[in-house]
Amino acid sequence: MTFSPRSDFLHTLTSRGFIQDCTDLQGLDDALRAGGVPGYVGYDCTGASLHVGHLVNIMMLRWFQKTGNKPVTLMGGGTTRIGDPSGKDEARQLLTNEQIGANMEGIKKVFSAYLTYGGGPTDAIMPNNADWLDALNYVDFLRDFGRHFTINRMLTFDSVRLRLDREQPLTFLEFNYMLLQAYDFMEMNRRMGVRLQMGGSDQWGNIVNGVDLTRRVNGAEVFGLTSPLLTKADGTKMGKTAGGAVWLNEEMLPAYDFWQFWRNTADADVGRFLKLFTELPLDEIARLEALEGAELNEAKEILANETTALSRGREAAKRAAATAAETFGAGGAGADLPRVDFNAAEIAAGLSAAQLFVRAGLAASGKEAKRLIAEGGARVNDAPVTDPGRLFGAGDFETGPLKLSAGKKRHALAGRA
Ligand SMILES: Nc1ncnc2c1ncn2[C@@H]1O[C@H](COP(=O)(O)OP(=O)(O)OP(=O)(O)O)[C@@H](O)[C@H]1O
Ligand SMILES: N[C@@H](Cc1ccc(O)cc1)C(=O)O
Repeated sequence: MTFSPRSDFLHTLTSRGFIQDCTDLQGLDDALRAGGVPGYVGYDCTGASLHVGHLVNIMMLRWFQKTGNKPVTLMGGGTTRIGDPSGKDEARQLLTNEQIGANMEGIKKVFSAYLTYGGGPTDAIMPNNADWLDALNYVDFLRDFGRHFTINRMLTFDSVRLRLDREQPLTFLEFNYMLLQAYDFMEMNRRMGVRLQMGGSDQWGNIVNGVDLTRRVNGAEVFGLTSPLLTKADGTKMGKTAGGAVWLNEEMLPAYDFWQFWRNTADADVGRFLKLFTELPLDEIARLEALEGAELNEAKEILANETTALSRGREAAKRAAATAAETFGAGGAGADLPRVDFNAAEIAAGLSAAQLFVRAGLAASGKEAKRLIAEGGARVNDAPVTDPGRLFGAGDFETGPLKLSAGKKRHALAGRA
C-alpha cells in the first residue's frame, strides 16, 4: 500500500497488517483525524461463542478505542434470523428465537475483556439490530429501500455470485441479507452517528451496499474497511482446528487449551500473529520473529502469554504457562525436548504406540518399544500406554504435539510436520 495514513488508527492498522480493503482510505483518514468517529462490527448469533478468527476484528475495535474512537459491537439479533450467505457454501440452518437469544448471551461475554463499555464519548456500546429490523414492514421496506438496490448489481457480489456459479441454491431469504445489513449501517448512522463499518473481507459486499444506501438515504459520507480473512500456515481457516473452533469463551475452552493453541503456532505465522493478536511494539515483534530454531519457541510463548492475558487475564496466562512448563518439563512447553514430526499421510494412516516410541528415539526397535510398554514405562501425554498397537491419528495430534515419556526422565515430542 503506498498510502501513508496520518490518523493513529489507520497508521496502526496498516503497520500491523490488518487492512485488506477500504472504500476510501483518504476520506476515512481525514474523518478519523477530525476525531471521535463511531465505528461498528456486526456479529450474528450463530454460535454460543465467538472464535479466534473473530479476534482480528475485535483487536481492530480495541485499537479503534485506544486511538480515541467509539466502538460499536452490534449484535445481529435480527440478521441471524436470515443467515448471511457471505463465504458460505450452503444455507445455514434456521435458528429459533430461543437459540439466537442463548447464543447472544454467550457472545456478549467476550467483548468486555477487550473493550471498555459505558456512556462516555469513546466508550463502547452494544446495540441489537432486532430493535429496528423486527419492526420493519415488508411492503414499506421494499418501497423505501428495495428501490435503491438493483438485481443486476446484487448478482455481482461474491456472496451471491459464488453460489450461482457453483449452481448451489441461494434462497430468496438469504438473497435479502445484504439489504438488511445495508439498512443497519444506514440506521446506525442515523441513530448513533456511526461512520465506519469493519469486518472480514467476506463482508465487503454487505459493507459497500451499506455505504451506498447511507449516502443515498441519509446523504452522509460513511466508510467501509475490511481485514484479510486469516488462514493458518497449513491453509485452514483461522479459528478452526481439525476438531472444531478455538473458542473465546472460557466455559467452552479452558485457558490452558487456549494458551496451547497459540504456543503451537507454526513458525511461519509467529510474526503475523504477534502483530495482529498482541499489542507488543513492532520493534519487539521484529526481534522475536527473527529468532530461529528452538529460540523461536520463546516468541511462541510470548504470543501465548499475551493473547491469553488479553482474553482470560494475566493470572490465567501465568497459570497456563506454569502448567505447560510442568507438563513438558523444564524449559517450558518442551522447548528443550527432542521432537519428531510426522507428515499428514502418516498421521492419516495412524501411528501405533510402538512406532511412535521408535521414531521418537525412545526405543531402539519395535521389540524394545513393546517391552517398554509391557513393563508400564511408556506414557503419552502422561497417561500410561498399555497396548503397543494402539493407533494415534489426526484427532490425537490436533491440540499440539504429543508428549512421549519412557520412564521418568526421557521425554520427546511427536508433532505434525
Ligand atoms: N478467519 C477469520 N479471519 C478474519 N476474520 C474472520 C475470520 N473468521 C470470521 N471472521 C470475521 O468475523 C465476522 C463474523 O464472521 P462469521 O459470523 O461469518 O464467522 P463464522 O460464521 O463463525 O465463521 P465460520 O463459521 O465460517 O468459521 C466477519 O466479519 C468475518 O469476516
Ligand atoms: N453479516 C455479518 C454479521 C453482521 C450483521 C449485521 C450487520 O449490520 C453487520 C454484520 C456476519 O455474518 O458475520
